[in-house]
Formats: sequence, C-alpha cells, structure tokens
Amino acid sequence: MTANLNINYRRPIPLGSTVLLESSLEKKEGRKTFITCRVTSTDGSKLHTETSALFLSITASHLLGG
Ligand SMILES: CCCCCCCC/C=C\CCCCCCCC(=O)SCCNC(=O)CCNC(=O)[C@H](O)C(C)(C)COP(=O)(O)OP(=O)(O)OC[C@H]1O[C@@H](n2cnc3c(N)ncnc32)[C@H](O)[C@@H]1OP(=O)(O)O
Repeated sequence: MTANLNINYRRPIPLGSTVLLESSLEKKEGRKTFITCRVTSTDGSKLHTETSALFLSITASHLLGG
C-alpha cells in the first residue's frame, strides 16, 4: 500500500516520445519498502521526473477497513 509518494517534475515529456523508466529498491525495513524511480530520455541525457515512494505491507483485512 502506498504510504508516501513524492514526484518532482523536472522537464515536460514531449507528446508521443519514448522514455526510459528506471526503478530501484532502495531498502526494506520490516513492512516498509522504499522505492525510487527516474524517468529520462532514452539516451539518459534529459531527466524528466524523479520519484521516491514508501510502500507498506498490509493485510487483506486492512483493505476491508479492519
Ligand atoms: C508521471 C510520472 C510518474 C513516474 C513515476 C512512476 C513510478 C513511481 C513509483 C511508484 C508509484 C506507484 C503507484 C502509485 C499509485 C498511487 C495511488 C495509490 O497508491 S492509492 C493508495 C493510496 N494509499 C492509501 O490510501 C493508504 C492510506 N493509508 C493507510 O492505509 C495507512 O496509513 C498505511 C497502511 C499506509 C500505514 O498504516 P499502518 O497502521 O499499517 O502502519 P503505521 O503504524 O501507521 O506505520 C508503520 C510504519 O510506517 C511509517 N509510516 C507510515 N506512513 C508513513 C508516511 N506517510 N511517511 C513516512 N513513514 C510512514 C510509520 O512511521 C511506521 O514506521 P515505524 O515502524 O515506526 O518505523
């Protein structure tokens, strides 16, 4: 479950362009998983977006409000 999501939009992505998406698992601490992601041009020269997120493991009952 997404607990936190930060997105920095550095440069607009031209309509119809192809981009490269790179995600990394930064660390895992118990139920917490920290992920980062970068969106760049395919040659890597232009940074479009950089993201960090925290996901928490949950039980099915959490989704049902338990
Ligand atoms: C345009 C370009 C983009 C490009 C990039 C794309 C890739 C980007 C990468 C990835 C994107 C993935 C896609 C995103 C999709 C978004 C849409 C959704 O996900 S919709 C769901 C929204 N989420 C909810 O509705 C959760 C609502 N919240 C909850 O249900 C609870 O608060 C929950 C489950 C998150 C935590 O509740 P508890 O009761 O299970 O756990 P507690 O005890 O509060 O926390 C456990 C530990 O986590 C820390 N923690 C909890 N929330 C935190 C937070 N917001 N920030 C920091 N730490 C937090 C706490 O401090 C604690 O840490 P200690 O164990 O003490 O070390």
